[in-house]
Amino acid sequence: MSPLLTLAKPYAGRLLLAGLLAAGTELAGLALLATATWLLVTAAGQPPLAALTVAIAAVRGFAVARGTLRYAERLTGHDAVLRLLASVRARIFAVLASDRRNPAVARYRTGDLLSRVVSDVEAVQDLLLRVVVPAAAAIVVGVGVVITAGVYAGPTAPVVAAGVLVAAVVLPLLGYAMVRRAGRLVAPLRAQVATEALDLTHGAAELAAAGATGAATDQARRSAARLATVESRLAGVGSALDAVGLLAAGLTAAGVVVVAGRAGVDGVATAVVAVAALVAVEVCLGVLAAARRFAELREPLARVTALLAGRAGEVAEPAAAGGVAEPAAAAAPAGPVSLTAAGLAAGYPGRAAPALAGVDLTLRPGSRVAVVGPSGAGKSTLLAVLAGLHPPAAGTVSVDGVAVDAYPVGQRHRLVGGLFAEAHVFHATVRANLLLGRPEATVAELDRAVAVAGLTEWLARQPAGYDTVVGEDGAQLSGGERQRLALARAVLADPAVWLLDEPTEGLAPAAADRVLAGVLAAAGPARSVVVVTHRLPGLAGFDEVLVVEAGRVAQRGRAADLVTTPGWYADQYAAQQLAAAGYPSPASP
Ligand SMILES: Nc1ncnc2c1ncn2[C@@H]1O[C@H](COP(=O)(O)OP(=O)(O)OP(=O)(O)O)[C@@H](O)[C@H]1O
Repeated sequence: MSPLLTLAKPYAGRLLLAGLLAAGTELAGLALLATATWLLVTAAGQPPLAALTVAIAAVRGFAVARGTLRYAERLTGHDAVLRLLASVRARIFAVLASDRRNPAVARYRTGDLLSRVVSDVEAVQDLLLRVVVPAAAAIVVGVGVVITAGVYAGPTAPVVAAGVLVAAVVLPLLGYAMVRRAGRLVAPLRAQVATEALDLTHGAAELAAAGATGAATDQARRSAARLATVESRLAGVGSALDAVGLLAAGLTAAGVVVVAGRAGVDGVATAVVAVAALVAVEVCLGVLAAARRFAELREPLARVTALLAGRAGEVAEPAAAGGVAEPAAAAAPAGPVSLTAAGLAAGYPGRAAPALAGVDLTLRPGSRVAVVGPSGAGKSTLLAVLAGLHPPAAGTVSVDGVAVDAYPVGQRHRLVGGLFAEAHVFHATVRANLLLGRPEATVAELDRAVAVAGLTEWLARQPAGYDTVVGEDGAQLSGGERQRLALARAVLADPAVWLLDEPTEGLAPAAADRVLAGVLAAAGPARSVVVVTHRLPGLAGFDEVLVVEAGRVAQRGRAADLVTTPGWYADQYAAQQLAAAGYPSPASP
């Protein structure tokens, strides 16, 4: 929790004030009821009106104070918390943008990134406004009433203390344990229901085609029913705890009356302490609600803390003294660069065999390298490692002799970038999707990138042109159009080293060759280009072709030599030539 505390430090004063105001509100409410009780009981004895005027004024004063204090507390608390949230969000954004290798960040690189981070950050708001402030106020009130009871009706103090203890300690501990247990039971069920719902909607066409819609719907219904049963059982236990809390409040008040009666405490004091005890225990039940909420918040808070502990310092502020030493940031070279990868290895969690092992590669300005190989060989992994999107298990990637990591995060995309597997197309306009790589690009540069990617005709057909919204994940585009839009974005970004993962996927062979030739021409002599491709004809102009099989470079050389060397390349080349000539081929890419 320490990074959170560090961020909260500037707002500690406001938060403390909010806590005091919350306690003041509860105390004013309590004093209101206690004074009103005193007034009623005393008035029953028909004293002169003058004896009651102070109490009557006090009742009005406490009523007004309660409302005013509540307003001030909400204002101060929300002001502090919203300011803190802004800092937390800025820091988390910086971590996400800067530190793809942090395991806590890597977990977030999935489709639910946005919703997960947004709801996790809200947990910080809830922690302060719904846990810390109300719990602190409740405890102040509880302790205050026990002390007051001790002063004005001594023998009743232990009874009030017992009620407060049950409401502020025993029940919250039970509530906390219950919610933790519920979380362990419910979370996997909820995840299952969510996955099945998603499968039913996203996979509706496939399920219908396979005649499996009925079975999948039944399964989802069964999971939802199981979840509902578990949730209603847990809700029952929760309501029982609430009932016990209310019972404790009533019993405390009754206990006060009995004990005070036996000890001969004055009737007015008894009534006032009994009502005060009733209210104090009810206020202390706020700790039960806070404990439940805290139990729910623990996991999101742990995720936020893990994220905040990332390397945000790299971009947000200088690394704190005593923190992990970052390599000194070298200024990224502006012109052509050489990239060297040595002994690269990489793997994935839960996969025993390495996805990549012992890969060496040198790219000079103007180099053209193709990476080919069977499906699942590790080609995309190689590109992801070169781009710093996937952490290498071993080996180094350096640009102009300096480890890529040593360049400032904000400049790395200018050095190495491109088009990666399953490139995401954002639910935004074509223009916004393209400008992502280079926000300052001119319309002429946009036009050029679109032309290189072979999208000009498609764009001309869109009535809104660059303002066409492409739909969620490019849903309003065909697979080939989506790929070309992502390619145009990569071309526009124009890093020093272009890494392109199947840039012409989804295109007919002739169009694929044309687009690839255009891309290579656009890269020019200053840029080096690495292309992952399944199309072997058309690689004659490349300086080097790497044949990757099972994570290792099985063959490398110029395409003309590989064609005549026995191996995967020669076999595959022959198969593709036959297929192009119209002969069916048993080999698959
Ligand atoms: N996120 C992941 N988690 C676990 N294993 C993965 C993951 N991504 C890839 N792999 C595995 O790593 C190996 C290499 O995958 P990679 O995507 O690099 O292959 P590829 O040569 O690009 O394949 P393709 O040509 O089909 O795109 C494969 O066996 C794949 O199953």
